[in-house]
Amino acid sequence: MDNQNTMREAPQTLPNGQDLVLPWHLRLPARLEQEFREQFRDAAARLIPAASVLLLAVYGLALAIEHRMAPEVTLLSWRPRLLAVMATGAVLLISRRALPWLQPAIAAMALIVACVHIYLGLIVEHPLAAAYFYIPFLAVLALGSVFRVLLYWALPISLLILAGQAAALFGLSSLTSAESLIIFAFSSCGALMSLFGQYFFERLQRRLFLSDRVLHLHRNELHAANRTLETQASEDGLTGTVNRRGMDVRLSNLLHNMQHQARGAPDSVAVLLFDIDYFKQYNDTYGHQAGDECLKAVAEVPKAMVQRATDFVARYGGEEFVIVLGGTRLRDALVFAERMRSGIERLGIPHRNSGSNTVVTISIGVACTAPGIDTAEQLIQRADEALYQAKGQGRNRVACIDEEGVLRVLAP
Ligand SMILES: Nc1nc2c(ncn2[C@@H]2O[C@H](COP(=O)(O)OP(=O)(O)OP(=O)(O)O)[C@@H](O)[C@H]2O)c(=O)[nH]1
Repeated sequence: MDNQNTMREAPQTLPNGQDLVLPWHLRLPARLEQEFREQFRDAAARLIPAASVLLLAVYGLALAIEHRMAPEVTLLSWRPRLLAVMATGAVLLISRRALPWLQPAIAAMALIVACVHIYLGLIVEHPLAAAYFYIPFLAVLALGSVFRVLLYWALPISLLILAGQAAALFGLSSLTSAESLIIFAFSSCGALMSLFGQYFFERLQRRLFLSDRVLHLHRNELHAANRTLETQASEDGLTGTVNRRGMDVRLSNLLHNMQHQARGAPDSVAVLLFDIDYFKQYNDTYGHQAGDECLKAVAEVPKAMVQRATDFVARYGGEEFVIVLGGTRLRDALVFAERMRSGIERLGIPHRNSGSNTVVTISIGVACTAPGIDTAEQLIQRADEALYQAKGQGRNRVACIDEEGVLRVLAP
């Protein structure tokens, strides 16, 4: 039975992008489609200058050969051909600057090149003229496989070119209909094969794009989950202060950075350890729930006082809290401690069984880094000794051990 359940509850795998269904027309939801097009266009833009130069070089070579074989044809055809050269040159020019216009510009270039050669095929009366009718096919081929134009541009332009070529071939009197049919069959089959290949290439590109997006989403989700876990693992659930584990890590890091003079690290660290006076009696008088509320209210006072990124309040355990102040000398730490003590007293949380006051109060022990006192344990130990003295001398007061190790208890 157990076995059956285990089989039914097969581990769920995360979608990896390959599982996403791509429609036959390849179109993605609007925002993704836009992003894909931009990514595809930017990737294609990198090879377009080289492709344009290659095209111009091949074209120049073909012209040179033609000129050698039949100079009278070149003489007749150079003007319209200049237009084709200019269109290719324009693509080369804008390929680095006007990215949004690049794809339509290439489509227009292919159309111009094809039209120029269809026109030449119609007007040039020479056996070589039949070769011009293969250029539209080459234009279609170049659109998809050399210039990497998106299918949405390449398909309509290619069909337009093939239609123009068919109209010209079958309306031409100098070619027999069999010759026209052969030329058209060759070039249209070639063009269709090119479009077919392009369709699957673009399908693959779109799948890769989706996989990449899904991976990206998973990565972001994992990062967010990690951040939440990290926060939860180092936060005290009741008071929202840093917990003991988090305090150990943060205080050790701060002291390590201080000792190694890391960039932005403080040159001294003060530790304030405080404890609520007669908290056992508070719990006994008002109940544990009220005790929890009291802990929360008390913790809010130092939380509102710490400002710097290095400073933090931690729950050291039970009703004991630690405040870590980076870049703070003993004198300033004592001022902070006294403000905190009086701030908590001013909260006015009634405590009728306190031995020191009618409201909730705290006692604080303060210690600061000094020569030979630079580990978390040493600092906490000093602050604890001072706290013990503050308790012993009547509670609701601040005590410290200074750099020389001398104990001082301040009157409230
Ligand atoms: N409500 C509540 N009480 C807690 C919590 N953690 C510790 N305590 C109580 O805090 C009290 C601490 O008592 P003691 O260590 O005797 O100290 P105290 O009564 O404050 O006396 P002094 O510190 O000497 O002034 C105990 O009764 C604990 O049960 C907590 O999360 N919630």
